[in-house]
Amino acid sequence: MYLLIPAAGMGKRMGSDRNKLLLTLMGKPLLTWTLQAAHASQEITWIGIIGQSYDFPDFKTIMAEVSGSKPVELIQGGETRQESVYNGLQALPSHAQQVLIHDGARCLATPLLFDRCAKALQTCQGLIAAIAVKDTIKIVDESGYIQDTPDRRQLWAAQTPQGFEVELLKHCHQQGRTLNWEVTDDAALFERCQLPVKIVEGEETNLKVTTPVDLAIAEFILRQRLNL
Ligand SMILES: Nc1ccn([C@@H]2O[C@H](COP(=O)(O)OP(=O)(O)OP(=O)(O)O)[C@@H](O)[C@H]2O)c(=O)n1
Ligand SMILES: C[C@](O)(CO)[C@H](O)COP(=O)(O)O
Repeated sequence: MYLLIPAAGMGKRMGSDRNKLLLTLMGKPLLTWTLQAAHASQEITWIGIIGQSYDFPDFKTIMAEVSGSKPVELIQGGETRQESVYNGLQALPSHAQQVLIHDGARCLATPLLFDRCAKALQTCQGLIAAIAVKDTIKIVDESGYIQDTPDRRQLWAAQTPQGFEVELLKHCHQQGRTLNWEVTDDAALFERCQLPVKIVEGEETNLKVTTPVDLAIAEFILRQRLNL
């Protein structure tokens, strides 16, 4: 299974002065943890890391430090996550039929989650890891008043990995560019093209490190996991 890791962001919500994936968690860059999990997956055979060229020297150091026998390629990122994934898709080897896409910022995803998604992709055209929403969610209008309380049983929080047949996802990205769709994940492009996307059980600990508090929570989870 081919894996693309979007890692070309800035981390504005983190408020750091550089790519948040280079910030450290228990002494190692966030991207190191993500890459380690990808290497430990039994199903992943090829890894593409999508980054900005100014981060490539640091990414190369990380790639050299994380042991693993899988080929790892660096791919030039874009202005948005959507553009970065588009670039990643163009850089896949021509014979790649299916691909998983996993945010570098979800650095606590386990190898088992990669494997579960890779196996599930043998039975569908598109999928995402997701978890059932625990909160009661309100739909609120522009004046700050609640308009609706959707049935929580139908609400799932999207995660990555997200997996797709390569040719279909390329087509959806092309449609997105032609029609100026702006989306925050790849499943949304599939949905807009009326293609089916299956839910695969995600992991509660598979948080996306977005703000400083996420980094503190990630450290707590990792300490528990490593018995430290
Ligand atoms: N132009 C971009 C923007 C984001 N990403 C990646 O997409 C993932 C999810 O994005 P997000 O958490 O929003 O990361 P940032 O864009 O870095 O954060 P922010 O939105 O706070 O600036 C991250 O692994 C990020 O590196 C990317 O590859 N290319
Ligand atoms: C793809 C994603 O990680 C799914 O949760 C997410 O949508 C990335 O972008 P966001 O803008 O931080 O939601």
